[in-house]
Amino acid sequence: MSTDVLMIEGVTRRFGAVVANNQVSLRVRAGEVVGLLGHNGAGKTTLVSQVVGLLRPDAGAIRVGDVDAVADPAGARRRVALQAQAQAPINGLTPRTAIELAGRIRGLSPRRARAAAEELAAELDILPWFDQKALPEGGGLSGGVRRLTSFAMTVVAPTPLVVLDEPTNDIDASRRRRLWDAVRRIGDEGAGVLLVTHNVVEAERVVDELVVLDRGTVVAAGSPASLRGSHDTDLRLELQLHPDGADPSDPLDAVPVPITRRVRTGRRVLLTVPAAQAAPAVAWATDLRERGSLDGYSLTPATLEDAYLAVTTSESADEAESSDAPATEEASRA
Ligand SMILES: Nc1ncnc2c1ncn2[C@@H]1O[C@H](COP(=O)(O)OP(=O)(O)OP(=O)(O)O)[C@@H](O)[C@H]1O
Repeated sequence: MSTDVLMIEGVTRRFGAVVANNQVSLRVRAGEVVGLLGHNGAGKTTLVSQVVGLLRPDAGAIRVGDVDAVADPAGARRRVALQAQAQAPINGLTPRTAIELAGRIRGLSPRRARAAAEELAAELDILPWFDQKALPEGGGLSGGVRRLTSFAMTVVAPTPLVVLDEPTNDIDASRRRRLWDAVRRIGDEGAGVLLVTHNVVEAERVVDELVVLDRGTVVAAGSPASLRGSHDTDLRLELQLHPDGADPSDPLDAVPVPITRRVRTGRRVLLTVPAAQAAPAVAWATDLRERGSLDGYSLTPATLEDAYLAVTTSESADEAESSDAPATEEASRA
C-alpha cells in the first residue's frame, strides 16, 4: 500500500486569464513535512483550497490517502486538518475551550481533548492566556496567541494529513521556534504535513522536502540539501547600504570579483560570490566601509534562501510584492 497521504498530479486551475496553478504535481508521504514556498500570488492558497475541496481543479488529479478529492471532496476533507490563512473565528471563546472543542469535533473523548489542549498550550507557551476570552475586533487576545490557538485547534487530534497555510504569521520569534518544533513532532508521529510558508530560512529546519511555486508553476522540488546543492561552493556577501540607498555594487562592473547573482531588497544587497573569491570580496567591502560608502557587510555561506531566490527571481521582478521577496535582481556574470 502506498504511504502517500497526499498526491497531486498535473493540477491546473485558472481564474479567467490568470493561471493560478499550472500542471502542479507534488506528494506528501506519512511522516513527512513538505514545505510549499512561493511569492505572493504564486498559487499556494489556490492549491490548498483544491486539496480541501473548496475549489475544483480545471485539470489534474488530487488524492488524499485513498480518496479522490475531486470526486469526493467531503471524504477528502475528513482526512485533512487545515489551518487556514485567515484567523479562526474564536471570539467569545478562550483558547482552552476552542482547542478542546476542536478536539471533541474531531472525535476525542472529553478527557483526552482536555489533556491534549493543555499539552499543546504548554508546548506553544500560551498558558498565560489559556483562560482569557477572545473578544470582537481583535480584543482579549493578540494576533499571535490567536494564530497559535488556531494551530493547536488544527493539530489537537491525529489526522493523516495536516495542511498549514502560513502558520507563523503574527507570532513572535521564540514562539515561532516552538511552533516549528511542534510541526516537526507531528510529522515524526506519523502525519503528513503540507506547510505553506514564506519563511524559507525558518522552514528549512523542519521540512523534509520543499516545493517552490513561481507564478503557478513548480520551479524546484527536493530536499533542502539538494536544493542548496549547486550553491554549496558559493558565499553570500551581504551589503548594508546607507539610508540614501547608494549602491556601490551597481553597476556590477564596479565589483572587482565575479558575482554570480545580485539581489537587492531595500537597503540590503545580496551578492553571490564564488568561495575562491572570498578574500578579494572582503577586501573590497572592508575598503568601502572604511571609506564610509557602506553601513556594513557580512560574508556567510549561501543559504537555502539564496537557492530560493535563484529559482524564483526573474529579470523583471515585477511580481515581487512581498516584503521578503526580492525587489530587483541582476543577471549573472559568472
Ligand atoms: N477567487 C479568485 N478570483 C480571481 N483570481 C484569483 C482568485 N484566487 C486567487 N486568484 C489569483 O490567482 C493567483 C494565485 O493566488 P493565490 O492566493 O493562490 O496565491 P498565494 O501563493 O497563496 O499568495 P499569498 O502568498 O499572497 O497568499 C493570483 O494571481 C491571484 O490574484
